[in-house]
Amino acid sequence: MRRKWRVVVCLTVIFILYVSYKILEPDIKREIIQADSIIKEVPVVMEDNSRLSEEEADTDVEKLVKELQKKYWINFHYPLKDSPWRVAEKMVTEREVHPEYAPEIGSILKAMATRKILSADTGYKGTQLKLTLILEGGQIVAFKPRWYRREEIFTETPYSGADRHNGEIAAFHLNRIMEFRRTPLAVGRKINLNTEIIPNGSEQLLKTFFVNGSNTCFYGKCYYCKGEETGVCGEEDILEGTVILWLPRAYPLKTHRHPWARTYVTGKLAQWEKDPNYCTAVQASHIYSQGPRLLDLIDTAIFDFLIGNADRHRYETLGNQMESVFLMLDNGKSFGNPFHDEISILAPLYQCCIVRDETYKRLLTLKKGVLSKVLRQVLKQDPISPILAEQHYPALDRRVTIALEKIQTCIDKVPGKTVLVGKKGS
Ligand SMILES: Nc1ncnc2c1ncn2[C@@H]1O[C@H](COP(=O)(O)OP(=O)(O)OP(=O)(O)O)[C@@H](O)[C@H]1O
Ligand SMILES: [Mn+2]
Repeated sequence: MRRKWRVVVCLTVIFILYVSYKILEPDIKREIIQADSIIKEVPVVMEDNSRLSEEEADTDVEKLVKELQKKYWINFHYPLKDSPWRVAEKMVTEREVHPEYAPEIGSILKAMATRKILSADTGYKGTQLKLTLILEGGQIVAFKPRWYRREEIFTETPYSGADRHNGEIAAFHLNRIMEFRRTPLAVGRKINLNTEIIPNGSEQLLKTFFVNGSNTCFYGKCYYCKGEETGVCGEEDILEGTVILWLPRAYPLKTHRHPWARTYVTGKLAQWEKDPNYCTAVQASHIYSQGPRLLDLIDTAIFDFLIGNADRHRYETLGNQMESVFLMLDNGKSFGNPFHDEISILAPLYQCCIVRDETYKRLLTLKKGVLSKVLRQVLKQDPISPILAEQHYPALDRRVTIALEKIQTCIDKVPGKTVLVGKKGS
């Protein structure tokens, strides 16, 4: 009997244990599954997702860079049906110096860099030393000489130093990449002063030639051309510089005072530097309240901010109509300090808080390092490359981000205000 009871108790305990195991089993399993899914799924899924999207983003950027590099690639051998000078002349319209798709540019740049120099004279416009050349076929070009090494940095004021000839070349290509197309064609060239200039130079220019050691030099005729101490020298006979294509006579340039000009006097502020509502005063003038001028000016401010040009005290339009385009000429005071972003150049943008939608979109396209990658590749092709010291490339990318942030601040600042202006409004 006692044995029988023992068996019953044992069986009951086993039964209870079995039942409670069965009741609890799914929970335990679920818990194990859940723990498993937390350990395995979550991190794996997260890792995969982020990796995937980063990879995707990287390939997107790479694809975009490749596309843009292809678009702005210079074909120096593109066949022309007419003289390069006539082709260049025909490209110019009221609103742009060349069209969006103009593979002919390559052959024009080549002609500028290689055609025989027929005559050379002092530059007759502007304050800085330059030459006016006539190239074979009768084309007028300006030649801005090299003053500095590419690595030179200017820290004194945002407009200090003489012209940077290489800056003119980088500015021309950046202008294309920004889709402004408002800068005359520019290309590097090394000229032999002895064989290419002296035999073809005007008397006025030749009077200013001198020798410094084994180098041939000249000081030309201009506001800052004061004598030998202000002269420029070649390395022996060879002087590097930038050739800039002269715009056709059909579009006489009109000069205007830039409303956001600096005073160039230390300690003396211009009105725009004191008055945050300065734009309203500018817009009181009909040239800036109607038509494309103010938006052109703001495009130029963004462009100048990217290249670090704080010297646009006056500007020229291509013709004298309300709609005549604001040219982005004279970009020599650029790429002076890659470690400084001169925010005040953007004053027209952040004081007026309007910008072309197209320009904003362009900046978005060129962010994340796209600009530097595309520009670097294009500049490699120039005959006097490298055009920019390496530090200028991250500076350009940084400035794209800053310009975008300034636009975003405008958008956030006044809800309902139209910051981005479409084609109809321009
Ligand atoms: N490519 C061009 N085609 C036609 N005219 C031009 C061209 N480049 C310059 N000019 C004219 O020559 C003027 C002087 O040129 P630029 O501004 O490059 O010289 P600069 O000596 O740097 O002048 P500044 O010292 O006043 O800044 C311009 O204001 C413009 O009127
Ligand atoms: Mn200048």
